Amino acid sequence: MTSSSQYKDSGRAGLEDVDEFVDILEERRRSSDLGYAFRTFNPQPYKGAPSCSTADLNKAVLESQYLSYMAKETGSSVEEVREEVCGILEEMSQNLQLGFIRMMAYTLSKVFKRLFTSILVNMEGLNMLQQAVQESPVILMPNHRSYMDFLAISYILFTYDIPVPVIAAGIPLAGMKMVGEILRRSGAFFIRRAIGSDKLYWAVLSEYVKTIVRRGFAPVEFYVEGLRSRTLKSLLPKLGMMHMVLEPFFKGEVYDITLVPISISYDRVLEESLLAHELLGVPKPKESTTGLLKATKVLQENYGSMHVNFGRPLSVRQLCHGKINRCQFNLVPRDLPQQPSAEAQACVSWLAHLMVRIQEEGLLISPWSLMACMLLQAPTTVLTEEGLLWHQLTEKTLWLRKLALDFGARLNWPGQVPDSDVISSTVALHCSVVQRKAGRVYLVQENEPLRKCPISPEDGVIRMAAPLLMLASYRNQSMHVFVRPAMLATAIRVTESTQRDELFSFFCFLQDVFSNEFIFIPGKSPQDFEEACVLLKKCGAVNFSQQEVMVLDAGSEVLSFLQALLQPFIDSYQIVIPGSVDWH
Ligand SMILES: CCCCCCCCCCCCCCCC(=O)SCCNC(=O)CCNC(=O)[C@H](O)C(C)(C)COP(=O)(O)OP(=O)(O)OC[C@H]1O[C@@H](n2cnc3c(N)ncnc32)[C@H](O)[C@@H]1OP(=O)(O)O
Ligand SMILES: O=C(CO)COP(=O)(O)O
Repeated sequence: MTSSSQYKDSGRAGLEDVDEFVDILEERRRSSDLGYAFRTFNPQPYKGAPSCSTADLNKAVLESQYLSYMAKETGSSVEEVREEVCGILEEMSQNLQLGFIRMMAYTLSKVFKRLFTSILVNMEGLNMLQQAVQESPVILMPNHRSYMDFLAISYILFTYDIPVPVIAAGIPLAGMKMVGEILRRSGAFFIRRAIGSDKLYWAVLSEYVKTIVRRGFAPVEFYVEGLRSRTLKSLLPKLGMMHMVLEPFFKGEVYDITLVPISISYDRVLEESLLAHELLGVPKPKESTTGLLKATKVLQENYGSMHVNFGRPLSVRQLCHGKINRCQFNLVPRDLPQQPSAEAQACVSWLAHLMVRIQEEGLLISPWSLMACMLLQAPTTVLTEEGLLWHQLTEKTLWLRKLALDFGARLNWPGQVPDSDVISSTVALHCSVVQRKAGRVYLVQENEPLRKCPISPEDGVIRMAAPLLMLASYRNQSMHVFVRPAMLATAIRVTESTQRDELFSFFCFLQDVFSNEFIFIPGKSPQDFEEACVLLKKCGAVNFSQQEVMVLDAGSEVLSFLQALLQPFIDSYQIVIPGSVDWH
């Protein structure tokens, strides 16, 4: 796979490398949480950058040249602009304080130990991050699946004496009574969700972010996907923040910037049911402190393990070499607000997509995700009425494990436990979605609809739909592993051709169709196609030459599985956009 070579080959055939991942809760279960929260915290910041108080940071933004240009542009007086900017900064600014970090460290120790069996962190990545924060401004870029993501990252950094980040947070979190303020004092800065054409707001936010990057007193963390993915599939990156964090490098204000992709994988996502109901149209509960208190019932459940994989720190200077001509930024005053050039936009978009791809490659695929792929290929009536035979599910899951390993996936499959135990405990963990009864596995049907309104005919559908959507979301956790070969398998079936160029053009058509569905790095279709050919060859499904891709007899099982995996996506697109392609 494209950049998975960045990870050391563990020699354990892709099964979880227990040496690489360390459970940070282990120590927490052995020693005092209070002692942990109050221990010495003395991280080495970027080139010894002095800490920067909230007031200093806001003052720097307020006095920036950038904002006086805004006064000219909007035709308002400097005083009026200043007043408006002060208001925006008051709403936006973080107020990171060590005392609050300690309080959160104590509270989260209790919470994490209740929720998770383990929080596993790759030490190699963390060591590289520790080094990187001293060398240049660091941008932490995790994938976003749960509210647990940002809590866990700050917690890990605090545990390992790395500067805790300031984090771009959606403004609704600021409105939570007390909690909003605690988050602000734990490093959150709040940004409006849809900024639209509010030029002054863009200018203040951008100056705020750039000032943090230039001063480098804390890593900046932001969620390039913009929100928690409801489908557990990566979302297309948003480009606003990405532009802002990169600009100090483009304009030569810093020598380099380091991007750190972080891949967070959950055995079981806390919000699984809420997210599935949102997909069904139930509105998202408003962020509120009472809502948070009500949600404490999640503390009674087990969510298995979470893996946090810190990717190799990437130098923007190296990544952008040959991609952007930075001289263009010397032609106008640095502080003058400018529309980014087409070249800069393309470069930022490419980098954002690359980061999301690297996040995907760093994910650990759970046994449950593989089981979900298999369960969803059974007819719904089998899942709801007859039940799928346990031994069939076991066999199919083990077959898929081999295929996933052939495709270079990193699996979270404990090597030291018998396979049958892994599968049993996985089903037990996901008893909200499937249940095992008399040697068969059934989809759980909810007893009560989530909505507290009168029973309607839709409720029957929702009872089955929510667990099915959860299953689909868990399947999606591994879609990035299979999607390229699955598109080639579909191209082989639809075109009925062996000619490489015909298959390639259908493959590109599919990439176009699914450009909002899966992450494809712009301009990399030939490499994606090549990767698909290589992977199908590796698992013995095809052979290929310069001109042809030939299906092998032994390949039919793999090809049918992959075609069936992509089919629900094709079906839904066909319902929305009925077209002339005969897919069958
Ligand atoms: C020890 C233990 C401690 C524990 C301690 C705990 C810590 C606890 C902390 C809590 C922390 C919570 C953390 C929550 C996590 C989230 O809340 S995630 C959600 C918030 N974060 C993000 O969304 C980040 C990513 N989002 C973005 O980058 C978005 O672009 C922005 C900046 C939010 C803007 O969004 P938007 O308005 O929807 O805009 P977007 O679609 O990106 O762009 C609109 C247009 O404006 C254009 N544009 C871009 N830049 C500009 C510009 N400067 N000027 C004008 N136009 C521009 C774009 O190019 C785009 O144009 P088109 O391409 O549409 O033509
Ligand atoms: O991402 C967010 C905070 O984590 C807020 O956005 P969503 O609640 O829409 O995911």
